[in-house]
Amino acid sequence: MKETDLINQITPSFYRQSSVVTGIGDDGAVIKPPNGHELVIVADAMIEDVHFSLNYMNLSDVGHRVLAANVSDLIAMGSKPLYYIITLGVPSDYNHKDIQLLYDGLNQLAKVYNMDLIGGDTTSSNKLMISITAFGSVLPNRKRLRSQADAGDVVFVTGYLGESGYGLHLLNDQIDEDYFINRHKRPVPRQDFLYASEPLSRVCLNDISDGISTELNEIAEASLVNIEINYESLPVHEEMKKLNSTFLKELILSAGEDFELVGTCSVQEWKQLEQSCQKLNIPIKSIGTVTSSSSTPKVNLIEGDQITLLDRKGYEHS
Ligand SMILES: Nc1ncnc2c1ncn2[C@@H]1O[C@H](COP(=O)(O)OP(=O)(O)OP(=O)(O)O)[C@@H](O)[C@H]1O
Ligand SMILES: Cc1ncc(C[n+]2csc(CCOP(=O)(O)O)c2C)c(N)n1
Ligand SMILES: [Mg+2]
Ligand SMILES: [Mg+2]
Ligand SMILES: [Mg+2]
Repeated sequence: MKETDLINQITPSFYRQSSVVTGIGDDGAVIKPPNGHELVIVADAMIEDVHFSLNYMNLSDVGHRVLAANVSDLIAMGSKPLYYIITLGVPSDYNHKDIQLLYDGLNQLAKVYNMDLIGGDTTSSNKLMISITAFGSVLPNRKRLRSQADAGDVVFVTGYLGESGYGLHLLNDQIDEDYFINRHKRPVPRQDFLYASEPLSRVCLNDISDGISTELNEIAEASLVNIEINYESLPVHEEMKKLNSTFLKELILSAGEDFELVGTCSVQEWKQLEQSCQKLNIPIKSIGTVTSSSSTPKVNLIEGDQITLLDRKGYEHS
């Protein structure tokens, strides 16, 4: 498929955000930065056979999923999603229909978050590669940084852990279990958490892409604190509790790609957060506490009367 045809095909006929001055069609996009807000910029790419396989995913799923990964980072920074840019590497045998499917998936999710596609770049490549850069806005005192955890804080997590990893396992074994497979193919980042946490003066936040073991270590290192997690408190879907315990533990701690949120806040503000999440139907659970660290920050996992060091066991590209 020719590059110009592709660009014509995907150019939107309107923009949802009035701050888009010039969108697709010139050498670059022009944005009027939102008044009084700061701009948050994130990037995440997905590559065929690294992040997804076309054996079990259609191109619309792929579009949805890669934008979801970026939206999840915007939300984890406390910012409202606004715009995104796509860099595509497309195999030469892709046709109009293939590209349309991919952009249908992107558009479906973009619509949910009121986001605009404002530009991109197209190249040929052996495997499908989609790289997104996404932009969001945040009030300066509502940024939710990994470095904001304090000793005494409650550690919380939204949703249930390991569902995407379990979905991937079921897909590889060709077992139909729509709920978990859908959690893998079509994750929906928790935009409502922005509203639920809006009144809180301080929230430390990270999203779960690599696995909670990695995400918690990132928080501990950025905030120079220790974190203690109760294994039994980690939220798990009833159906998954039947799994072999070693496999389950691996899914919960390391599988990642749930695009749920993990973070910390003060004990006082936790009560408020729990209530607003309940009102907005966001499952949220306290899973541990933050303690002060006098040496190298670490994460401890408490299981019964056993305490073990929880290393970064999440996904790492080699
Ligand atoms: N190749 C790169 N060049 C420059 N900065 C990078 C590169 N890769 C990652 N970063 C930066 O490193 C930081 C952490 O990125 P990382 O990708 O680990 O976070 P994440 O997107 O939350 O995790 P995940 O990729 O698992 O979703 C971010 O500030 C990111 O912009
Ligand atoms: C076909 C296939 N094989 C393996 C996986 C698992 N996987 C790939 S990347 C990643 C972490 C996040 O990536 P990044 O850090 O690049 O954002 C995980 C858990 C998958 N989704 N599909
Ligand atoms: Mg990343
Ligand atoms: Mg992240
Ligand atoms: Mg990410």
